Amino acid sequence: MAHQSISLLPSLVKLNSILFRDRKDFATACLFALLAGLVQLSLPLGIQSIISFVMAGTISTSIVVLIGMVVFGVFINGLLQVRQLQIIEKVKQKLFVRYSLEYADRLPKLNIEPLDNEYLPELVNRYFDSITLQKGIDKLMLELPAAVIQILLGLLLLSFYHPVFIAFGLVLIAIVLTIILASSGRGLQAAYKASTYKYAVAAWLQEIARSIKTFKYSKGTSFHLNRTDVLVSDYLGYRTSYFGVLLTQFWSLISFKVLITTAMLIIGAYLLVNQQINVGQFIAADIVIIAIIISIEKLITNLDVVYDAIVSVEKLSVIADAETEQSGSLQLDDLKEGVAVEFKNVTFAYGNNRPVLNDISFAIEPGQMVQIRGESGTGKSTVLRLLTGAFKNYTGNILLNNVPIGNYEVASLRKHTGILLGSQDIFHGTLWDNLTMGNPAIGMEEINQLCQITGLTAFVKASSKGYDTLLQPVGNKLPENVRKNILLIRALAANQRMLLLEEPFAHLSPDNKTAVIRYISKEIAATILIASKDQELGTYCNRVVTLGKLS
Ligand SMILES: Nc1ncnc2c1ncn2[C@@H]1O[C@H](COP(=O)(O)OP(=O)(O)OP(=O)(O)O)[C@@H](O)[C@H]1O
Repeated sequence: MAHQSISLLPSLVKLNSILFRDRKDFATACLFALLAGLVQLSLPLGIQSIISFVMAGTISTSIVVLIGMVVFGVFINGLLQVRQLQIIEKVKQKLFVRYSLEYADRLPKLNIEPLDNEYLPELVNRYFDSITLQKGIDKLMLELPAAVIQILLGLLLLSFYHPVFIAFGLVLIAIVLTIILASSGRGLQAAYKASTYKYAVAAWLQEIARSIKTFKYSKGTSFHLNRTDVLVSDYLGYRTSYFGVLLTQFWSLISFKVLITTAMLIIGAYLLVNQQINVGQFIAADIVIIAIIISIEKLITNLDVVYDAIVSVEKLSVIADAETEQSGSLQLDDLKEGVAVEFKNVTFAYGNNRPVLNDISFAIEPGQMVQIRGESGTGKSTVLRLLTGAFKNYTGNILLNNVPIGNYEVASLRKHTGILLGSQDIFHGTLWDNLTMGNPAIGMEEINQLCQITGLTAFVKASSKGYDTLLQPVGNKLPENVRKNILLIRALAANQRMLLLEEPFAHLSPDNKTAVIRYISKEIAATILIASKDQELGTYCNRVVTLGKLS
């Protein structure tokens, strides 16, 4: 990750497409910026007229009207700015909502195969870049377009004073574009690297927090500090080079200002002396040029916001643009009994590792209970994982009711499959939420019965809030058997047509184990696959599929 790079044009296109979603708001904000820019121009024009009046010695009511109009222009300008602020606030809120929902919607749908080597909670940190983007929106949608509009309008106005100002304007635009283009590639790259290391530092701090007991009892070593030190040094290196680019831009700006101020005064004075413009025009032209310089300064000093916004969009896209699971279109609906499961010469490897399953074949009839048995590492859980539909890179065929599993719509497959895998967890929520996952079809009677047979009832009764007890993330502080029972009930609740259970009974007492086995074989009309080393389990099952170690 740390060595990835970013290229200007595609990233800029990506940022544009994000901003383009709010194009109507953007257009309205630009319109207001344009109007505000026009109104702003009334200031130098008004001043020019006032000076002309004063020079001509005609103090009359028209001068009062003129002053009134200039003041009114300032007020209207303020009003237009308020409207712009309101629009931008709306865009900011939309941005936050959009990324929040997009992340929540996408995460469970992600294709976990390419993300197998990533730690998702760390990747999700990129979500905070929506805040960076939100903060940059002011500048991106308001200040920068306003600055560009001000510059263009100012140059247009100047060209009316004297044609020489047209050449002046062209030179000015050329210089500004050169400054921006010359440094933006490096600036963006450095901003990207700095951001990458920022996330590396955050990830490491989270890792310390996650395994806090490990670091607390670390026999007094400073490992955590040393590693932080290395990551922070890397960050500082890139941050400094980023700042170097910004500093170069700032120096270019200073030279530019010196140059333009000199040119402005010399050209203005020359035209004035040669009576090609009058004093009023000279002053007004200078006010316009100063306004242009201020706008250009705004443009260049805010380039870092543009870089940060581009980098943010790029970082956010780690999840927002990540590949989602491929889904078929067939529904696994309207089933009254379990599904027929068949593995035909299935070979599977995680990533580029050597195969875990090699040419495995077996068939299970609807409603059968089957144990997948084998030593540790023989691929028992992998068989179950393949049946979740989350892994697709296998050869051979996996059939459900004689149809390749990939043909089914993933959502309908999951709806009818009860899954208990070791990688599942308790989340921060009530016990009820953890048991039912918010499924309204699951009732109290069913949950009570499942609690009874698994032995979770004792915990529910002992908790003062019962099913409303708030559970900590990962089930922290819960006894191990309670944690495992919650996960088991979650898999068993609701009507299932296929149950995939990884070592589901090891934590149960003999009585609870018998009760659960009786329940799943009698009460649930599902095909049941149990990955387990339990030698005794085979006596309850219709058959045992034994996996051997691959040499
Ligand atoms: N996501 C993964 N990426 C890479 N290798 C994996 C992954 N998951 C499992 N493996 C490897 O695949 C092999 C089979 O794992 P699997 O969990 O299916 O075995 P198992 O028979 O269920 O083992 P156990 O009884 O210990 O749970 C193991 O060597 C394991 O290290």
